[in-house]
Amino acid sequence: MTDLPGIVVTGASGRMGRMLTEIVTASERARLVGVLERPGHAWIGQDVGEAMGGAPIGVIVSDDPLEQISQAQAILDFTAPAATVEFAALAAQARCVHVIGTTGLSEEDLSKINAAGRHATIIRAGNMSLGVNLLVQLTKKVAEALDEDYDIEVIEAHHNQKVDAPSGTALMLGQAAADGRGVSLEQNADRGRDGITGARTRGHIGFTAIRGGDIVGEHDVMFATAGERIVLSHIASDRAVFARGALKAALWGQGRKPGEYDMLDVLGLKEN
Ligand SMILES: NC(=O)c1ccc[n+]([C@@H]2O[C@H](COP(=O)([O-])OP(=O)(O)OC[C@H]3O[C@@H](n4cnc5c(N)ncnc54)[C@H](O)[C@@H]3O)[C@@H](O)[C@H]2O)c1
Ligand SMILES: O=C(O)C1=N[C@H](C(=O)O)CCC1
Repeated sequence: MTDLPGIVVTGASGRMGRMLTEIVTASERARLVGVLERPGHAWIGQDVGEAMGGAPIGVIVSDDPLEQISQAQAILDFTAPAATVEFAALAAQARCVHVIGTTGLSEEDLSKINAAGRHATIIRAGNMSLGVNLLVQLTKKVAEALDEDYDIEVIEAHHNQKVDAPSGTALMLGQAAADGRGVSLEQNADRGRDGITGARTRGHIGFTAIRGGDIVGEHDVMFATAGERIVLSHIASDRAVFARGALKAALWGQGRKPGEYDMLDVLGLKEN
């Protein structure tokens, strides 16, 4: 029992934090050794099982990341960019695996995370589900096969509390389309149409974000040309798919050398 990797879940009261806490608690391959919330949060000091409305499980919600991460083999982090950058530095100090699901990271955040990857094993993906990571590879292949006569549009839909757009998944899919086409996403992304935009620019990769209700996460990649459309689609209806992917990543990362990895590495889907 004590040989199982010890996992800390951050952002425990969040939509993903609750799901991660449940999945790790139920796992026979890992043990939950800590849960974190931001300072001042009402859950601090409570047993996390009770805070979630169930029976106590003997793990108290803490606001001390240094103390929690130093006793863990992995941290599962679906929080917010500033918190994730802080946790990456602590994971580097503790030489532990940092699984990052947080999206909306800036270039500056990413360069700090990259620096932490000199000492921590970092696994980061805008979407940890098997289905979306397969969709990424399919998108790349279809984009490779088609020329710019096919307009590429990425359409995503999420719940009304999501704070970043386009979603991390949409950006992964856009990047895969750009890679398949052999172009730079930065130079070809069309991220917001409003007003008299003029006709669509040939070769651009467009993004549309829908926000409403309790949508867990839906993504389409459309390849549209005169006379036909191909639409690759993924629908997540349960956040457990992300949490299971995150736990898989934490276990895969054990004993792995420090550096930055993604879910394609974890799932063995990376092409050489
Ligand atoms: N990669 C994926 O597969 C995937 C899947 C779902 C969500 N996400 C991303 O995960 C993030 C969280 O999503 P959510 O829907 O759970 O959000 P949420 O707002 O429900 O939860 C975030 C939690 O993080 C906590 N938090 C913020 N700062 C903290 C700190 N310094 N220390 C500890 N806790 C802190 C908040 O209090 C909150 O409870 C978002 O960026 C989202 O896009 C990624
Ligand atoms: O609920 C969210 O927020 C999600 N975020 C990820 C993204 O930005 O793509 C994954 C899907 C759910």
